[in-house]
Amino acid sequence: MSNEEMATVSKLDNEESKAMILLLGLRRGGKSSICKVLFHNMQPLDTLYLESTSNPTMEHFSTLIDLAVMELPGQLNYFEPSYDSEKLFRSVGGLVYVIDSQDEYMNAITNLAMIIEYAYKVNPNINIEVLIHKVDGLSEDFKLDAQRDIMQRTGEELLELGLDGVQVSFYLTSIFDHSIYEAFSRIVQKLIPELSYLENMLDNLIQHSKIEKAFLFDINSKIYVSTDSSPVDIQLYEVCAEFVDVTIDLFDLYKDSHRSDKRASGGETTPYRPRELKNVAQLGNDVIIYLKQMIRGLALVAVIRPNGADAESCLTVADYNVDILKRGLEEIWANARIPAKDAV
Ligand SMILES: Nc1nc2c(ncn2[C@@H]2O[C@H](COP(=O)(O)OP(=O)(O)OP(=O)(O)O)[C@@H](O)[C@H]2O)c(=O)[nH]1
Repeated sequence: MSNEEMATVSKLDNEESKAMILLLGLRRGGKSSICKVLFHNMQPLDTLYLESTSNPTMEHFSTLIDLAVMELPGQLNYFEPSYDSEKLFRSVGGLVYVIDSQDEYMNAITNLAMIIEYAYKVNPNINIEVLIHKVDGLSEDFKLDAQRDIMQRTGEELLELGLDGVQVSFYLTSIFDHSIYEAFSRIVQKLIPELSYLENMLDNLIQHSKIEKAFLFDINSKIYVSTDSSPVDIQLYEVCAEFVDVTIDLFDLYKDSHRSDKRASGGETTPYRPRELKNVAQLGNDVIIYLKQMIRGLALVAVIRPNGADAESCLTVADYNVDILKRGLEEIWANARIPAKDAV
C-alpha cells in the first residue's frame, strides 16, 4: 500500500465521529463520476475525461449529519494483507457498490459477493447498497431485465456463501438524470438517526397546510435528507431539485454587494449576514412551488396545491407552519456537534 493510501486509511481514526459511506466497484464503473457530479456540481458530460483513480479519495459532506464518502479505486486489492480493510469496513455505515450495467457484469457480481461476505463478517450492521449504474444507455425493457438478472445472480452468489439472509438494496442509476441523486438520498437517509422525527415533522406540516409533498434538500448536493411519508414521485422530485438550482442561480445573480452594513452612528460595521433563501413560483396548473432556507444548508421545498383556494392564504398558512418547522429543527439540532453553516 502506498504512503498516500496509508494516510487516507489512517485518517479514519479522525473520521469515526462521521457517518461514513464506502464507494466501491470495478474500474471504470463510474465511482469518481458519481462523486464529481454529486459533490462538485460537475456536468455529467465532463466526466468522460476523468482519469482512473489510483488512490482512495475522501469527500466530506456536512448536512444534517457529518458525512464522509470514501472512494476506493477499482484496481485496489482490499484483501491484500498490508491494507487495513478490517478497520475500514468496521468504521463505515454504508457500502455502496457500483456495477456498470453497460458492461459484462458477472465479474462485478462475484467481486460484490466477496466484499459483502467480508464486510458482513466484520460489521453486520453495515447497509449494503448496489447501484446498477449507467442505465441511461439501456432501453426501458432492458433496464428491468438487467435489474432482475443482477438481483437474481447476486442472490445466488450470496446463497452459495451461506449469506442469503443479508439485506441488499438495489437502485437503477445514471449521472445523466436525477436517479443518482434519488439513490444517494435514500442511502444517506438510512444513516440519519433522527429520520423518523423529521418524517413526522414533515407529515405534520403537510397535514396543516395545503402542501402535497415536502422535501428537505441539502442545497449544495441536491440530495434530499428527508421527506414526508407519502411515496416519492421521481418527476416531482426533479421539479423540486430544479427549483433549488434556479433559486440558487437567481440568488447568486442578485448577491448583496455590501458585505457589511455601516452603521450611521460612528461608522461601526455589523457582521455580514447572508440573506435567507426564499422563492415561490406558481406553475400553469396553479400548483405552487415553495422554497425556504432552513438550518445547516438545508432548504424546505414544498409543492402546494391550492385546489380552488386563494393562493395568497395558502402561502400565509404555509409560511406560518414552515416557521414552526424551522424552529423545531433548530431545537433538535441545538446540541449537535458541527456548527450550523451558511447555505450557499
Ligand atoms: N453512460 C454513462 N456513462 C457514465 C456514467 N457514469 C460514469 N460514466 C462514464 O464512465 C467512465 C468511467 O467513469 P469513472 O468515474 O472514471 O469510473 P471509476 O469507477 O471512478 O473508475 P476507476 O477510477 O478506474 O476506479 C467515464 O467515461 C464516465 O463518463 C453514467 O451514468 N452513464
